[in-house]
Amino acid sequence: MVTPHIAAGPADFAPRVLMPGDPLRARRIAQDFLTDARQVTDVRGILGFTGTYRGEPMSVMASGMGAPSMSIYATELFRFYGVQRIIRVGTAGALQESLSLGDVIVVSAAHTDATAATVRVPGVTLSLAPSPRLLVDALAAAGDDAQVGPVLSSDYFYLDRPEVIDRLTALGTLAVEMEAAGLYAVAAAEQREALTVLTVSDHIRTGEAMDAATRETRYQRMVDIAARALLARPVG
Ligand SMILES: O=P(O)(O)O[C@H]1O[C@H](CO)[C@@H](O)[C@H]1O
Ligand SMILES: O=c1cc[nH]c(=O)[nH]1
Repeated sequence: MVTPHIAAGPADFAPRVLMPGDPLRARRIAQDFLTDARQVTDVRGILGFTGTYRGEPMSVMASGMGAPSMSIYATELFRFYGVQRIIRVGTAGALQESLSLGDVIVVSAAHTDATAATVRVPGVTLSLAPSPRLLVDALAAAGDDAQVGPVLSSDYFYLDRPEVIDRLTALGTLAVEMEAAGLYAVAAAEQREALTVLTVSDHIRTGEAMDAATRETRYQRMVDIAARALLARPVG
């Protein structure tokens, strides 16, 4: 089986997939977390790997950046490769003072300025939310080690909108990132399960930021929570 964007055999992906934005983070996660990981696709440099985690098949594949890229890869994995469950493991810019660099967020809802919430049902703005069971399983895996709440999935990394950020912060939005809404919309359309778990890499209020190398490597707690949530229930 080959789709326009994934060159892998029909059985090359596990039903459970961890999905960072960054292909290099995908390779590091595969090396650090999976046993006997092998690369299964590299089209456009978007790397995918399959191995086992705690004895169960598991894959890691990058989504690239932004809702359009995430939508392509999540759709192809769900529709053509038998994937049942995807957890995005990404980085985010924190909005709330209660968050510090390195903190983990479990994303219970995704506000968005993208079309993901409005394009599928004319006249209706969809609520973009994770699979309730995956959310429960991730919170159980996280214990007190994560905050849970809504984020903004934005189409823009560089867009100065202080009034928008202020209003979202006042509404309790925890952070800004770019793919959770796209993933949740595709999972709903394909009737599959999805969740997003994030690590705070920047603080929008204080200006603190991890460098690129730290963003690529500081994912241990987030991936541990996500991998355990992926395994918590049988698939299919
Ligand atoms: O670190 P990842 O998972 O790519 O996530 C965040 O980082 C990218 C922007 O630098 C966007 O993809 C955003 O969502
Ligand atoms: O500020 C940030 C940090 C990570 N990802 C984003 O989209 N924004």
